[in-house]
Amino acid sequence: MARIPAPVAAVRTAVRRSLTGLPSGGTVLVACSGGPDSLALAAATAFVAPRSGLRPGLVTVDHRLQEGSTARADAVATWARSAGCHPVEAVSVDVGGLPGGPEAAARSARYAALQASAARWSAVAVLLGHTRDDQAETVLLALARGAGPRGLSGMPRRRGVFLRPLLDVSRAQTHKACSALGLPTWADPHNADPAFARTRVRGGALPALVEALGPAVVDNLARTATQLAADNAVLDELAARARETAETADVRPGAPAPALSVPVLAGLAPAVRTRLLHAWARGLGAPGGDLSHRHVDALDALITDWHGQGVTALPGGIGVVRRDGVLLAEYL
Ligand SMILES: Nc1ncnc2c1ncn2[C@@H]1O[C@H](COP(=O)(O)OP(=O)(O)OP(=O)(O)O)[C@@H](O)[C@H]1O
Repeated sequence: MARIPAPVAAVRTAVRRSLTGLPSGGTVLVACSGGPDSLALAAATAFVAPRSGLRPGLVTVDHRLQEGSTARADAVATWARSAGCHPVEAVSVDVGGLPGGPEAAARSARYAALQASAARWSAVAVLLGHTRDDQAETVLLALARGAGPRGLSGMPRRRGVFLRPLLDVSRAQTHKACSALGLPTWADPHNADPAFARTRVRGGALPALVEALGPAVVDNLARTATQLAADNAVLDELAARARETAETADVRPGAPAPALSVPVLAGLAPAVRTRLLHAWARGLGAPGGDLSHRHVDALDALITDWHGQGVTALPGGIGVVRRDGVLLAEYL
């Protein structure tokens, strides 16, 4: 039997590991742009899934932002059918009118389309092709914007239906796997666009760090993410328990959330309190789900630097006031 090239074996092993435990007979959909990372992932999944009692499928999203994107999506779909994937979908999305810059808009449209595909096919997982290099870039970008442990823990291996099997596989390996298998790859012009911070990190900042500090930098940045993800899980758990104690029975009619006890909040470690406030604010339905550090600092000041402040306004038309020893949220 011919020897399997090492990069192909590495990608298959990573996929096999992440498919372990999924319900037998289920459909796993690979989210494939046609780029080398997700194509190597798709080829490995087409090979591994049937041997793991699963059905490999593929979805490619056409953002219709560049010329030739529809032809590219069709070519990816044709390749996927020839590789034995079923179902195979090429889904077009409308990026116009979504909030944020074009990159953010394309991302939200893509994730919504992938979620919808997963629901349509009752998929047990949607696989994303982010690699260890993508994780290192994410950590570096998070460091640069002053993120806390949550941001520095990078992209999770699993969130809901989404899995990232390749977070321990380098981009060089996915590229080599594609070459070894003779796979056609379709370059995404966005990946070369210097308008995006990630492109500049990929093309300049990270290679400069590798040059200055050695090739282990990429692995080390990705490892930081793994370590912090574990610490985060513990802090989240502590914050969830503290929230149960801090939430009072004081739910005013029409208020967006139960009031929080100031003495309980004041007794918490700052890292736990900040998390609790984030989670509470998410429950208030702040648009985008999360608060900026400025909002959290303002909420924190209601507890730790109290001098009779008025309403702290949060996004989404919600205000928070301190009154009679509790923090109260109200619609403005
Ligand atoms: N147009 C798309 N259709 C389907 N999935 C996509 C699409 N674009 C990105 N994805 C998914 O999101 C992952 C990350 O995409 P991103 O463009 O950030 O990374 P990338 O390193 O360029 O990946 P790739 O080499 O697979 O394009 C991809 O590996 C893929 O799983």
